[in-house]
Amino acid sequence: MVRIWSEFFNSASAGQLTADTTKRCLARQAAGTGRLRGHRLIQHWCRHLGGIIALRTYWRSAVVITDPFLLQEFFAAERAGAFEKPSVSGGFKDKVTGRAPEKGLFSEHTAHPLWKTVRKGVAPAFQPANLRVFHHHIVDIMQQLIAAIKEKGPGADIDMSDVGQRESFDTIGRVGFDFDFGTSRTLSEAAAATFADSSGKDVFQTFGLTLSESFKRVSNPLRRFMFFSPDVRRGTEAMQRTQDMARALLAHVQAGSPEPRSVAAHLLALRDPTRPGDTPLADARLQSELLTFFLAGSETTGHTIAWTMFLLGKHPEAMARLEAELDAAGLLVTPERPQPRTFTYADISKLPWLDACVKESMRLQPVAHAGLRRVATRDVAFSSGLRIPKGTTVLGSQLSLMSDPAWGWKDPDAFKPGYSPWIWQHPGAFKPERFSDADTEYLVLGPDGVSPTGAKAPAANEGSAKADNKAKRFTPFGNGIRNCVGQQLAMSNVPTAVAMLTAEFKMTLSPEILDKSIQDLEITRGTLQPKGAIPMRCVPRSSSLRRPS
Ligand code: HEM
Repeated sequence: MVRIWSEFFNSASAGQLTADTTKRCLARQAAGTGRLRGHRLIQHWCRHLGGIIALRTYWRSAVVITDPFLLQEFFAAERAGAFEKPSVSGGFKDKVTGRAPEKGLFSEHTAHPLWKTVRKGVAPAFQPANLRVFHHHIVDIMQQLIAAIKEKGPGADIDMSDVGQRESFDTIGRVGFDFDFGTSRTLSEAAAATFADSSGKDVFQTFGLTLSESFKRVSNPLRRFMFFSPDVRRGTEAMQRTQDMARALLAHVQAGSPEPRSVAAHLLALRDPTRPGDTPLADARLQSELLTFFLAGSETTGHTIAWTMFLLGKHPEAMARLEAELDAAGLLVTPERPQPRTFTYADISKLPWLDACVKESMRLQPVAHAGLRRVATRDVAFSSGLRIPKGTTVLGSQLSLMSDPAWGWKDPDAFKPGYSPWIWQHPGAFKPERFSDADTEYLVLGPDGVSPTGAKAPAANEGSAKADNKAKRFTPFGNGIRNCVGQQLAMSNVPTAVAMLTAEFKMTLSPEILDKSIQDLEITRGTLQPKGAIPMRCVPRSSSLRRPS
């Protein structure tokens, strides 16, 4: 988010500014929030000003909605076509070569026939029946990483951010495209020879550079014209190499016969409704879709693994309880059991503390921290009286939705926005136990059926057939028709990685980051991610190496 300098207001009707609230906000900002970066500032503002705020960045106005009931109405309106993804270009894909932008599943308009075709077409690839079959890939990748960590020597400091990125990149490669990039076989050095080019950079490094360059371009659109800067030239080259990689991978899957349940096979089987006859998707579109899955699927999952390991390291009592759960399930390496049984897909649903730790990490550090950005395609009226005029940008704030006490979260913070970063370490900060109650994921309204912003539960809405006084307040994967298509893969990947690392190593935060707050370690570059390394000391519970299959 660009730096917010301006006025905003707390009103049920978007489109007005009041001098009074402007003053209040500026006063609050002066009182201690000045050091907060955009995403935390918005979290702070939402908490102090309520479930609907309007804000203006340098030249744009937007409404941020965090009331779960209002969001429920918002997602229903989106389903009815009242909100669309903004008309951005095809992202980093088109910025590379200047060709006509080719959108992908993430950026395509909901109203466009190709969005529905691709969404419906690839969804089966992410169903549990498929993920069960593919789970051995994730275990195999984790065993490679574990072997690589052990090779660093006993008690080495390992960057969990790097581990997460390698794991998730290889997982998309193998589960999605039936291709082994092999980035997990080594750590902190060039790994995958496949598709590597004369630059000496492997695909994984190139992809990282591409992501970084594309986000720099989002915040500075003029950057693409700065040919004279060596940094920009490096970024542009990386983007070109990423396109080459996507082309090569596409040619590889087209030439072979990818595993029929993979994303690749589903994409190749699709027919393009915008072209005459029984025509498959054009290569440019397939290439764009392929990159979308690497972009949307690898980074997000990798950072979630890193944040979960960091939060467990910060909360040894939660880590100890996880170790005990893995031990009871026969999965923890112990002196008596140096070769425990292999983690399976079925284990994921049988380890409630593991599940709770992952969810609590996603609540506190949602990598998709904003979660949504939409534009109203027409004037929209909400049950609270809120009117959103056509053309208004609507933003979400997952950080607020998943931590604001106004939505019923108790003891919700990893740190208190606006105050000393040290306060985040107070004992209640990381509370996986809240997820032992399935209703934790919902805000339940009182008997009047009216939310704090005046939104009415469906039961109280005139003409509503569905009587329901609860709305989702835990939505790390978004909500509505544009929610995350790959969430089941992520929820199979992250717990497997966290469990296998914990089973194999006694893990503690490296002294380097022991006293750091999450605020010190985080940055937003599209996603909420570690600013640098998350080093953790990994002491093997056994010296024996379990070689990957
Ligand atoms: C922890 C990991 C992940 C998180 C937190 C996450 C989060 C999200 C969120 C919040 C959205 C909705 C954005 C919006 O409303 O505009 C989304 C969409 C999407 N995600 Fe994920 N995601 C994760 C993993 C994955 C994986 C593993 C894949 C696929 C391999 C994936 C592919 C996608 C795609 C293609 C979309 C766009 C769907 C559409 O617009 O129809 N994501 N994700």
